[in-house]
Amino acid sequence: MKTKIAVLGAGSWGSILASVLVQNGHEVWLWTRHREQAQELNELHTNQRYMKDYHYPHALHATTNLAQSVHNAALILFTVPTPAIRAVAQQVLTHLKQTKVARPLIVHASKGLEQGTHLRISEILHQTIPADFRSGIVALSGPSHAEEVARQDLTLITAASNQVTAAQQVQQLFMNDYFRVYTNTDLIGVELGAAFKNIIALGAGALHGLGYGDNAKAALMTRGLAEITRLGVALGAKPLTFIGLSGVGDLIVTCTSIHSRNWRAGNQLGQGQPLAAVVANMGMVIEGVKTCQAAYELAQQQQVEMPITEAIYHVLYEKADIKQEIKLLMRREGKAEL
Ligand SMILES: NC(=O)C1=CN([C@@H]2O[C@H](COP(=O)(O)OP(=O)(O)OC[C@H]3O[C@@H](n4cnc5c(N)ncnc54)[C@H](O)[C@@H]3O)[C@@H](O)[C@H]2O)C=CC1
Ligand SMILES: O=C(CO)COP(=O)(O)O
Repeated sequence: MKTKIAVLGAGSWGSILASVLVQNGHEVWLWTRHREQAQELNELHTNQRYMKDYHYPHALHATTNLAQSVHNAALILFTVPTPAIRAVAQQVLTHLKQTKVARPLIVHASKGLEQGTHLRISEILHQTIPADFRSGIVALSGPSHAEEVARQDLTLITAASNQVTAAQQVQQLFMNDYFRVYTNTDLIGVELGAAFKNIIALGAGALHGLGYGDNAKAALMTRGLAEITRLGVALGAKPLTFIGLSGVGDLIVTCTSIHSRNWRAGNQLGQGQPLAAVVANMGMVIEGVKTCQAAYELAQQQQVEMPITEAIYHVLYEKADIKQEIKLLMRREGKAEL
């Protein structure tokens, strides 16, 4: 059945998910703040800044009018970076209050934690859009670089919600021959795995930039997974979720792919570039930088040991020398692995 869907945020991920949904036969309205970008998408069917040389389906509607995109939408998909989620959700609520139609499903595909509050994205959406104006809240997450979904490479991800029926609805709307969706009811674990893997990807990139080899990268991923699982479980996640698509799956892809902005940022830091220049030159969101601060603070609150996250925090926020931090990590007292 053709469903009206609003996709909010026309960066690499939002625009490609919008494209998948159009290919699945849905009526998709992609919202962007930028008039020239909407015009480029509607007239040339391209989005050169975010997805070079990709051609979007002609049936995709781009708009700068948020009311037009969410009006009568059965599903509203948030794909703006984490720091923008709350403000965009507040604007969405204003429009939902005006229309009073069937309550839409709220879905997000972003990966981070809110600075200061440390809230997961579903918690921000839950707080901002009261239940009277929406149905379920779902997080869509897993190993999925937009560049590969764009060329219809095989991609498997997770739709997570406290309400299994909401996750199943999302599964039905997104699934096709190259895009396979599993459901999961551990919303906490799925969102935390998605957010925390970006921190470890910064570290993996830094190791590469410094010239370390595969042993070091495998070790970082393994011990990184151990510590993000520890913090996740302390925050209410199920441990098994971290060996699923949104945990180790996304950790692997983000720590090994040149498509990853977090990996590329880490690589540049490892090569000696200052953080401010790396962020300024990326031109796209590097979620792991802010998430690292949130995870560092949460680890302290929860008294969870996270030596890799702490080392990355020292490099990002206290200008610590990366090689010195690696030396300190290596010279920690001997431990049992499990
Ligand atoms: N790019 C990818 O392959 C994937 C990205 N993600 C996640 O999706 C989220 C978005 O990532 P990308 O699309 O890659 O980012 P991006 O940097 O390519 O695009 C972000 C978009 O959001 C817009 N935006 C930024 N602040 C805004 C605000 N205050 N109000 C309205 N719009 C705003 C920007 O103009 C831009 O169009 C991130 O949380 C990322 O971790 C998840 C899976 C894959
Ligand atoms: O989450 C992603 C792939 O699953 C995208 O990672 P980056 O934000 O590092 O590009």
